[in-house]
Amino acid sequence: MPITICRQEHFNAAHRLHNPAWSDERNQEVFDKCNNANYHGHNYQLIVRLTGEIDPETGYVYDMKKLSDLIKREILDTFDHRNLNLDVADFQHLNPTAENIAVVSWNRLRPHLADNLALSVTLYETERNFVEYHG
Ligand SMILES: Nc1nc2c(c(=O)[nH]1)N=C([C@H](O)[C@H](O)COP(=O)(O)OP(=O)(O)OP(=O)(O)O)CN2
Ligand SMILES: [Zn+2]
Repeated sequence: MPITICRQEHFNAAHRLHNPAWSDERNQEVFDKCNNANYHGHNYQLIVRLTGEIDPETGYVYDMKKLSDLIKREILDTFDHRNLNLDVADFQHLNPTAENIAVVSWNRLRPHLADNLALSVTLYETERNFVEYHG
């Protein structure tokens, strides 16, 4: 019987939503205040969910301490207190929207988890704006 374990983390980061292929006017029209040339910041909440079977010997689906360490190593150490556009290679050619941050986070975690664990990522950009990605 599958069950889901969840780990919530957070990071603070700056970003700017911008499409370099568009004019300044078009960027302003579409992204509005999120296109501010001097960037703006969010307190992101990241929830990682792993779904799988309980190991009868440990009682775990996956050790949450190991999950915390994995999220720290693969995501927080790269994203926290950074400018996503300028500092993080994943977003050099990718707009750092909540959608894209969630997909990048999922892609960073997936190779480190066994195939029999289903992975999903929920990313809150603000208290009211959040996205979910299941791969
Ligand atoms: N589909 C998306 N839409 C928007 C994204 C996004 O990543 N994906 N991002 C933004 C802005 O970066 C930011 O999230 C918007 O902030 P804001 O409008 O201030 O959101 P709040 O929830 O804090 O504000 P309200 O007062 O509730 O409007 C925009 N769109
Ligand atoms: Zn923003």
